[in-house]
Amino acid sequence: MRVGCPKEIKNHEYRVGLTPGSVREYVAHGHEVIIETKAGAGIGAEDDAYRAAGAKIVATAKDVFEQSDMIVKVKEPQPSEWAQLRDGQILYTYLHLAPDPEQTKGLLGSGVTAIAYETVTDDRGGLPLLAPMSEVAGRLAIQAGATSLQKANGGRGILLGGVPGVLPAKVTVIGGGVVGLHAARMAAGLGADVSILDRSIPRLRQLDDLFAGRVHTRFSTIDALEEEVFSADLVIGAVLIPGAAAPKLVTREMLSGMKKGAVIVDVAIDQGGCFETSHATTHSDPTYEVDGVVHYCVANMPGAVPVTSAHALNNATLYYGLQLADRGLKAIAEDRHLRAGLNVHKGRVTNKAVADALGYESHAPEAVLKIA
Ligand SMILES: NC(=O)C1=CN([C@@H]2O[C@H](COP(=O)(O)OP(=O)(O)OC[C@H]3O[C@@H](n4cnc5c(N)ncnc54)[C@H](O)[C@@H]3O)[C@@H](O)[C@H]2O)C=CC1
Ligand SMILES: CC(=O)C(=O)O
Ligand SMILES: [Mg+2]
Repeated sequence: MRVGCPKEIKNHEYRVGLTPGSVREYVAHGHEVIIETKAGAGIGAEDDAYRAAGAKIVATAKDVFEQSDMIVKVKEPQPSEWAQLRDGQILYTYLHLAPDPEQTKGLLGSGVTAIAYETVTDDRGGLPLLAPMSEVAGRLAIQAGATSLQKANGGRGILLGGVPGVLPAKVTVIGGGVVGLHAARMAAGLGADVSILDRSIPRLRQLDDLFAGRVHTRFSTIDALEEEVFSADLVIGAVLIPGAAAPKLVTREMLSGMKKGAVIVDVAIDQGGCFETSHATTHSDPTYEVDGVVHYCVANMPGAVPVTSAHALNNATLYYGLQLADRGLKAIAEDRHLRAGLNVHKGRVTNKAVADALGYESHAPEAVLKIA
């Protein structure tokens, strides 16, 4: 198969869908790999490194889209990208369609077969292609939160860890999955007073075990949420219902009960965000303020640390990328975890949570792929 990778064009997105190391693996499987010039510049991977790995370098994204049977990317396609996709082509990338009707329409119109990294599953109930970026974003959320809490940046001017004789900041993490765990680990490491809320009691048990009392866990009711959010200096939004738009757990009204200069980092913004007042921001203008509360809502946080992120992402995407390149639609038809990743196929929505969120008819992957 001809496998192509364009340079990412989202605001300050420096990751790349295929590292030179991944290219070498595809080439070893007998595939032709087409890379847009400078696609790896953001991680210090020059065109020559791609050539050495066996890739062909082309001058424009247009060349990549025209010449490839499968496109491997990082972020959801931007309008100029979805306009170049076509029927019979496979797209393998993050999509986050539930909060994005325009992109969904674009992908449906193109006829492309689109696998969303964020809904591919594994045998343990996890999301293996989302997890590495959630690890990065969870850790970064505390760095972003700490910076936003500084007075000059609009925050209330509190140091996460405090100092001897002065109490640390209080950090509330809503959603104790991968993002939540990694955010809590960083915040606790810096000496903050950390609480994690989740609706899953088994998950709260796991977290309690892991942190051995260093972090408080709470079942997430409206009461508990209010209490935690009102007393917090920093709130991390980290809930997920796979494929679906994030539930709005913190309402506009609740903001008025928060401390002035408190900070919200809504990591779940790529699924629409879990604060009613969240809207997506960019790395060039990451924060805004509502009712005295600083909001940080960057939808591609891992793009800020592309060297770490691109390698972690490629480690996770390589296996299924090779399956798709080796066997095409057959790979999707025969693997239930890859079928869970199929969001759009030949003009149909094939993920129920996405279809429900956007008012489309949902088609089972098995039906559109004609599996008996
Ligand atoms: N902004 C960015 O750059 C990035 C955003 N993300 C996003 O972060 C979000 C979280 O991802 P993960 O941690 O990997 O998901 P996850 O599935 O590991 O964890 C989500 C957690 O939310 C909990 N949850 C669901 N509903 C809840 C509720 N009503 N109250 C409390 N907890 C609830 C679940 O029980 C689960 O433990 C996703 O939207 C993901 O796409 C991930 C990476 C980068
Ligand atoms: C998961 C996601 O949205 C990202 O890595 O940018
Ligand atoms: Mg987005």
